[in-house]
Amino acid sequence: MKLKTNARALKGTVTVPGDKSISHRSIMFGAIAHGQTRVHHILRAEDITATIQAFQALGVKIEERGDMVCIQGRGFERLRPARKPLNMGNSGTSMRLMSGILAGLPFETSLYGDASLSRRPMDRVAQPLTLMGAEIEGEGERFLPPLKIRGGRLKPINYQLPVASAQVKSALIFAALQTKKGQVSEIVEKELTRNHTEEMLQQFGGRLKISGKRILVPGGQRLEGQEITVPGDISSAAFWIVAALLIPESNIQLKNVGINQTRTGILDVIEAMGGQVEVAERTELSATLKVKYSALKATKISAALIPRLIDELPILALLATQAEGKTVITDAEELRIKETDRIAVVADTLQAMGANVLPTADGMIIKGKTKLHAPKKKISTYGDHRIGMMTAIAALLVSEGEVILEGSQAISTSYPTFFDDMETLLAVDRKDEG
Ligand SMILES: O=C(O)C1=C[C@@H](OP(=O)(O)O)[C@@H](O)[C@H](O)C1
Ligand SMILES: C=C(OP(=O)(O)O)C(=O)O
Repeated sequence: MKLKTNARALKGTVTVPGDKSISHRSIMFGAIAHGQTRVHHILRAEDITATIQAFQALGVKIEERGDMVCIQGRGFERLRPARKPLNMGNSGTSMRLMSGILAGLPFETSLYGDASLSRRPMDRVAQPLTLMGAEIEGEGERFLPPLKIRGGRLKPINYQLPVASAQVKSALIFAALQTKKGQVSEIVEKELTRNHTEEMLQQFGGRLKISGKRILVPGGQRLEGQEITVPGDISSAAFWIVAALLIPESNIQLKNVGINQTRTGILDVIEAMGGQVEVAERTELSATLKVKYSALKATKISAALIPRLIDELPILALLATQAEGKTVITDAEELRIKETDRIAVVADTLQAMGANVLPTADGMIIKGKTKLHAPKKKISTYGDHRIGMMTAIAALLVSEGEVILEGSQAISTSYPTFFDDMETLLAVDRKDEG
């Protein structure tokens, strides 16, 4: 598709779609709880559809009613074998979290995904789940999908995570819940990662103990269905935050954005760079973010901050190309095993548009500010939604020539209404032109 270029001010208000991580988990907790769960403002996107269809295949009744989804929970004990292999599409979260649930179920399930997911390592969940007693097959040493999981009686685990991953932590929490009453699993994180599984477990009436990076999960718990409202996804809001910071005279409001502490690393980075983002109308879960065009300076992004903004690193790399000085991102080697190798692909894409981005083993060094120009060739999403959205925002900064994006369909993975929201925020622009 031909991307919009040479944008003038972004103005107005947008409510971003529901949080992807919380949407996945609301389906999963709804399915393993007893009784009905109703989920409001759930994300309508391909990754969530994969999770919904997987549980339907395991015998769970899930109905979509407008912007609400209704789940008739069956408890772990009444989930039944799927007739066919489960298609996890592009979604790492679906495959890894489902593995933790399937590890305790007394039957065999096969899981597969698209070309991108088929390259992503599943050993990080397969190893600890095998220690707990599941039988898991994958391809090669890294357990690439397709996976075969034969679940059974699980033993509790005492496990130090070798990687900072909320997906692995969550899979182990789901598995730990299926050990016997009286047994306790201990999971120790490498770095604090998003804590939605821990929060939602408690919301569904479950118990766990958290002290710093250590989590104790008792087995044999019974969960009860709940009414859930999903806040907007800060990882989706990130694209508009960056666009408004970079385009002169912009002034926008993003309503109902989730501000869970484990997810707001982007706001800390922007503050350090001198960007103007006001957090207003704050409730326990969400806030309105008011963002204005700002002059920016370079910063460092590393260590404990990385898991708090892991999915925002592509769009933050674009932000850094427009900041004065050298931005250094380190400790982000996890980016290499996302939907694409996001270190390589971000560097290639931004370089093709004239930015000074040097990929390193575990991050990037970005020198700003550089004027972006149209790339000489068509540019690709490489099948990665976040790369597609980053490219679409970068194109807004290009003043001459065309930017053609191939594979824009990938954006539906997490944000099918992305271009509609872009239209809304650029509406003032269009009126001027007309
Ligand atoms: O638990 C989750 O919902 C997610 C965790 C992160 O992955 P890792 O656990 O692999 O870091 C993140 O990148 C992904 O988009 C969603
Ligand atoms: C990495 C992502 O998702 P997943 O791991 O679920 O594919 C993402 O949304 O950027």
